[in-house]
Amino acid sequence: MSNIETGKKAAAFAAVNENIKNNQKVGIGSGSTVVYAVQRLAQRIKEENLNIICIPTSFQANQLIQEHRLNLGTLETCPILDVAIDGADETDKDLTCIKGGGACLTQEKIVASCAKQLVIIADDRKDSQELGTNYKKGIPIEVIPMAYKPVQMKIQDMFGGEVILRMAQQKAGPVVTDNGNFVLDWKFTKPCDSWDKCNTCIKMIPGVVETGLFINMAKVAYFGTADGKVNKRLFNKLQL
Ligand SMILES: O=C(CO)[C@H](O)[C@H](O)COP(=O)(O)O
Repeated sequence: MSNIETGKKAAAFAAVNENIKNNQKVGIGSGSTVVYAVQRLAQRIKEENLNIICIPTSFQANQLIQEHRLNLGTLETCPILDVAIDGADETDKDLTCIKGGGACLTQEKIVASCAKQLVIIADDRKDSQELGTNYKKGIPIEVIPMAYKPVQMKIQDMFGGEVILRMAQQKAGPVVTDNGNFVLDWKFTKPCDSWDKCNTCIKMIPGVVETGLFINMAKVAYFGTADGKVNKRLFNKLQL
């Protein structure tokens, strides 16, 4: 296993060990780190005979839940979740996260918003003081397809930087999300003084569905290192 995978696995296992209790409803995030979390969750459910309902944030998460034969729920049947466990592309000192590298940001944010706590799991490359330090792909923004061009232009005009339509790797054309939308990646040139204000401005643009900025949402983050150790960081910003 590579150093990075060792870090992801250590973070995911620690998060599941410390945050999952019997009879919980658990949001299951998306991405490669969450795969380890579901593995550990399945082990614990079997060994400890836990009763857990899992609510997916994507097609991938839905498949993971089913592959491990876990109880699958929806927000319709379980609108309030005890915890959501998810990866991140980058987090800053306040645990503000960039998410959506896997284009699942909208469902991830909906599920996280329904959870009493959002637990972030990642390898320690994702642990930055400031967004944009280590992750250079920008902030994902899910848009209604017909609006992608005007949204692209408006964000560039308002905030500068470059806004790129995310293209698919194995298909000619753009990435299409689980909701049938496109994804723009905003490569900002300098971090915003207030990500909160910036997020609100972007969300006001007609055609924007959601942004990959997760602000004041994560309560704790687990960062795994290459030697399998885990650094845990708690959300400690004053809630206004
Ligand atoms: O937001 C996400 C998907 O939309 C992922 O959680 C994020 O991209 C991190 O993925 P990985 O665990 O593969 O590094």
